[in-house]
Amino acid sequence: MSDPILSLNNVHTDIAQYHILQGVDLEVPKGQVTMLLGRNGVGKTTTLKTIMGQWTCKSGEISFDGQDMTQMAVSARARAGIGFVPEDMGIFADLTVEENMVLGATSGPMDPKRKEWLLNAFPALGTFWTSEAGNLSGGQKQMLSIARAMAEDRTLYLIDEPTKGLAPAIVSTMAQALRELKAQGASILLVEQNFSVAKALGDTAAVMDEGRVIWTGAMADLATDKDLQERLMGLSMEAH
Ligand SMILES: Nc1ncnc2c1ncn2[C@@H]1O[C@H](COP(=O)(O)OP(=O)(O)OP(=O)(O)O)[C@@H](O)[C@H]1O
Repeated sequence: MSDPILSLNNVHTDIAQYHILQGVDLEVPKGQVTMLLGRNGVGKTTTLKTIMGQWTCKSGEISFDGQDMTQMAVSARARAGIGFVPEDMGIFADLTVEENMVLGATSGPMDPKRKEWLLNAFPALGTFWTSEAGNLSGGQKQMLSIARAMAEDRTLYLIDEPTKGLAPAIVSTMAQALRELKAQGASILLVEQNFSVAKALGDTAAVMDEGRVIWTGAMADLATDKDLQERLMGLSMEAH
């Protein structure tokens, strides 16, 4: 395997007095989709926020594309090529869809080809291009949040539960856009509770429990092994 695009080595993160990440080891292979899985509250979102620098890593190392970024500021991580789609979407309700998208393209005006691709992938954004983002439906806001992170080419995308609460038709739109992003060469670390999406998109999987990664392997192996799912996550993923 080629060098991973992202590696976490024994990463610990505290939130207030709580020791949330307790030695996370994780590798995200280049050009693949890695699913970060596990029960509620095991530290998946905290892992993404620690990679992005929104929570400070207390000890351990994070390296991105061969560069140690453990102590880097959030803005420097974004400039280095990491896009983050948080679970709460983080879009600006008072700004238009277009203005939100412009904010996503941090290095200058959006590339017209990129914009065309995104509006093809998420047609609703074109329809509401000049409307305030606050007026969009929940699913449309989620599409905007993802499209904004994709507004310019990034090496690695960290995406937290993009399909949560979405209608099936929008889930498949979202999954298709992520597939296209991967086809363009991006690497993706995706937290996803929807089993069929995880199975359809994931190349590799990392399962967390109690602030650590307890299993890594091929997504296909996890998807076909109900006993393993039961052991790692306490329930069959097929039930989702
Ligand atoms: N701001 C915070 N203050 C205090 N505790 C927090 C905070 N954010 C997260 N935690 C705690 O950290 C632990 C891990 O939370 P995290 O959101 O990373 O889990 P998760 O695996 O993403 O869960 P879920 O699948 O439910 O989204 C939980 O026990 C949670 O209560």
